[in-house]
Amino acid sequence: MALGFIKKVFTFGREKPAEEQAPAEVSPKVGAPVVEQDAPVADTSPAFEFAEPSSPPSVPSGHLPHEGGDRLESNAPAEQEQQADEVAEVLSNEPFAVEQADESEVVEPEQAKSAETDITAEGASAEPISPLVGEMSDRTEGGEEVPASSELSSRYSEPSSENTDTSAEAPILPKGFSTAASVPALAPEAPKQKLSWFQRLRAGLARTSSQLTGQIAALFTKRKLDDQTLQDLEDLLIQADLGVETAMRVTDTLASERYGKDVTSEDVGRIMAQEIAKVLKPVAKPLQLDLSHKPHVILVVGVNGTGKTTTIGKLAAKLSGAGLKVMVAAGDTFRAAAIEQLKIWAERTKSEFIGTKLGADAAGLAFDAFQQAKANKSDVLIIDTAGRLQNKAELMAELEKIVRVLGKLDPDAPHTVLQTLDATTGQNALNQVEIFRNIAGVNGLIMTKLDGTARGGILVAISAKHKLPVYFIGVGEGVDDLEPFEAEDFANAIAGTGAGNGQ
Ligand SMILES: Nc1nc2c(ncn2[C@@H]2O[C@H](COP(=O)(O)OP(=O)(O)OP(=O)(O)O)[C@@H](O)[C@H]2O)c(=O)[nH]1
Repeated sequence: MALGFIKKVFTFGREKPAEEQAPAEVSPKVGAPVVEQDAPVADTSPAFEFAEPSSPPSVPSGHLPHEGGDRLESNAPAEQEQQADEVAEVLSNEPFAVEQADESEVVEPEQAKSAETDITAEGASAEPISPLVGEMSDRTEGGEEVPASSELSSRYSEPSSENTDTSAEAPILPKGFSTAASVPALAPEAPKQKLSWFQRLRAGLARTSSQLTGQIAALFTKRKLDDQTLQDLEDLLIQADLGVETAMRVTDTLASERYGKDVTSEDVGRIMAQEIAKVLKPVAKPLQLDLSHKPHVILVVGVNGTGKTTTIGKLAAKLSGAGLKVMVAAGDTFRAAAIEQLKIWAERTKSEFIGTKLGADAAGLAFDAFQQAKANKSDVLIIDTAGRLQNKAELMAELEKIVRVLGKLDPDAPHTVLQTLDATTGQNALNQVEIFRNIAGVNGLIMTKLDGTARGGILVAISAKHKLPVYFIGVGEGVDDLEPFEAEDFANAIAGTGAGNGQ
């Protein structure tokens, strides 16, 4: 990004890439081949907003990326060393249990590295955390060997020419992001896709919608609208996970328009779409990036398997494809496959990758990632985390520590705390938001797996209850299966009405 730019808002066209890319599968399997992408994903969607820096970020001079395991260059500025020391002190003083890798899982123990600013957690071994950039240990998970990826270290140390110099012109951000201030930029025209986004959304929510509309049709066959019908409708909407508040909004509006009269399922569908859209509109927002932070730090949290890593890959693809310099950090140090999976996504999306060994302190990794991203002048740093809700105390301690440690380098960091929610979990997702909001200060949501679920209505209940921004929704495992959240489209797709906004 050009330095010294005034803050601008970029809005993005809704056009899709020229050719719909077949979703390339990223195997979470250890050692799975990297799926190469010929070019950055050219998603020109406009759901990102970002602020450009008004002044160059303060990047510590002489601070170079780690390479090969040297944790910090010896000529790191005193201030930075002091910060690292402070963090080391915080971490060593805090009660915090780090999940240690089972020794049996280690094939080749990590070499001890210069531990000048190594941060170790209480209860952990005195091993350095060693967030080796692009260099993961050879380890096993379930007996399967994780290949080392030292080839990435050179890419990390010497930032690739791709996506590194964005100073010439402001990037056209993908749909779903925006800047803090407002200068709309037109997205380039792109040919139409075979399937519009709304068609894909509707297909994804077909089970949710058909179940609901089928029941509504049965309820309103030759019946005038009376109290019993209204009560039945309310029950039906609650069962569809829409939540009590939205169910009552629908029945109240329907009653005010049609009480004592004949009602068709189309009437109900129209009112349902209208009331759901009213609930969703306030939360359907673009993810605002403030690039004056350089990097804007996005911490991604959520329960295991809700799609954190995949979503990070999809976000990185959008941002990297728009010309931003992106770094992803494998802060889920609990699962080797999660680290490997993120590394593959980084390669696919031409993002920089920073990882550490299995069982290492995630907060230490987050701290080092932030330092690296600053030194490398990354625009955005996205940090993955573990989501072991079954061990809530440890998870809470780990996430709190990550947030605290990032704050040492920038009091405003993490600038965005995104939670991923799996639509198929239904009502449970409501509690998950409650928990992660308290633990990590979640300030935005992404709902995944809206393809093929009958429980998509839960997003409406979550929006009504938590009122947190919903930035994107995931409708598949492919790199382009993440779209900005559009209130009316979503409402229509659930209610089985409308034709979308033509996207
Ligand atoms: N159908 C579908 N699958 C998805 C979507 N997003 C993610 N997945 C799949 O869900 C599974 C779990 O996704 P991950 O990204 O590994 O989830 P995670 O939260 O990082 O999981 P942990 O690493 O265990 O914490 C993977 O098989 C993904 O491909 C989506 O929108 N739709």
